[in-house]
Amino acid sequence: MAAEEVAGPRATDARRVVLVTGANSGIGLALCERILSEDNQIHLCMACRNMQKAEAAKSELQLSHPGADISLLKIDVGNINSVIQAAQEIRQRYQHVDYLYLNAGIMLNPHFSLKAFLSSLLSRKVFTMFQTGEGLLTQEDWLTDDGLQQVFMTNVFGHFLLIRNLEPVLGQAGCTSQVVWTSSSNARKSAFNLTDYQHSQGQESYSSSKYATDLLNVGLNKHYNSKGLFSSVVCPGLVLTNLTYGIFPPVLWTLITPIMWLIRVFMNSFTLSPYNGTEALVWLFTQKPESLDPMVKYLSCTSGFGNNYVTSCKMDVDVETAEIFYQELLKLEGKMKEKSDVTGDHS
Ligand SMILES: NC(=O)C1=CN([C@@H]2O[C@H](COP(=O)(O)OP(=O)(O)OC[C@H]3O[C@@H](n4cnc5c(N)ncnc54)[C@H](OP(=O)(O)O)[C@@H]3O)[C@@H](O)[C@H]2O)C=CC1
Ligand SMILES: CC(C)=CCC[C@@H](C)[C@H]1CC[C@H]2C3=C(CC[C@]12C)[C@@]1(C)CCC(=O)C[C@@H]1CC3
Repeated sequence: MAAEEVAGPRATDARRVVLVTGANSGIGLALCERILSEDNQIHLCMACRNMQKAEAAKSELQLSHPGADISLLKIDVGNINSVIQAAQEIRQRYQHVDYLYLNAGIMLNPHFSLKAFLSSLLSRKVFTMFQTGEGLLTQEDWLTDDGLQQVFMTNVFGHFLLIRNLEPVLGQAGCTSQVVWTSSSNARKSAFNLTDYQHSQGQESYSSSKYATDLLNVGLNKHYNSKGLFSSVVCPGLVLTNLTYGIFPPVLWTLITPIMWLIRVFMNSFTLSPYNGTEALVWLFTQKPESLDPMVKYLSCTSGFGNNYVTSCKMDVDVETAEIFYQELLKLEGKMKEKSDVTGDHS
């Protein structure tokens, strides 16, 4: 589909531009809905890989928010050329991007370990298990056409390249930009290895990729705050979406919903609905980015009575590792660029 067919009207300078990746379903779509309710004067750009799904999501939003200024953008964050082309299109459309929600994400073919679940249930690890899913899931992963690990490319590197290619429209003098990563409570230091940061060797690519976003957040703040670009990380809690429907089918989630409501009395991380899960993402939309702590994660929480609120917790990240990882990503960016120069693959 040609870019003109899906692009909305050019956003005027007065309107704040909010761009959301993975905006056609789950947390991304709920975020778009809530941000439009918060401020109907924004220009919303829904960045999606499937334009049919994106059109359907846009129509849904326009029903609930008639007159909202929404455009679509095609991007596959799992493909380098697609990211570069999308960034070029964004630079042409907008003079400034105010909010960049890096939300698109995948967990490939998750396997649930019933044995680990039952043994954690009877141990002191039970709260950590329900909060983070630690030890319960393993996943598959494969290579992209660019020769990178799919989960790393989609959840981390595609978004990193997007930021790098959007530099001219992010954070100008007197006009900050805020980047918000949808990370996860499943992010775990022990699943991440600097010498195998794409996680080609292990079976916890999701956990590794989410820890990588936490590290990258620290690196981005170090290198970009002086240029007016600020980065934050959010954990939406456990939310029932297409991603979790890859773990259990929807019918099974429906059957255990009463148990999950019960667990929510003791654990605020069972946000469950996409609306609840976006609480911290929406809260960040209302904050001054300069006032945020780059070393903390913002958590969406839901109480046993169903009330939403935001808490924060310190990230398990050290500044040196974050810097080494940041430099590794720059090297990888250079390597991929060199490869495309040699092969002439600029499609
Ligand atoms: N659900 C949960 O419990 C939690 C989710 N998260 C994170 O929240 C984010 C949103 O996930 P969620 O809403 O749960 O799941 P969904 O599967 O509903 O949403 C994921 C979105 O990302 C898009 N996406 C996936 N791959 C690509 C790609 N290569 N290029 C562009 N878009 C892509 C999907 O598009 P398409 O429809 O075309 O597949 C979809 O719009 C993810 O980053 C996830 O890791 C974090 C913590 C908990
Ligand atoms: C009785 C009951 C509620 C069983 C569900 C057990 C598990 C399937 C879940 C317990 C904690 C969940 C969890 C996630 C997936 C499902 C669980 C492992 C995530 C890993 C989903 C994606 C994330 O980003 C974080 C979630 C943390 C908690």
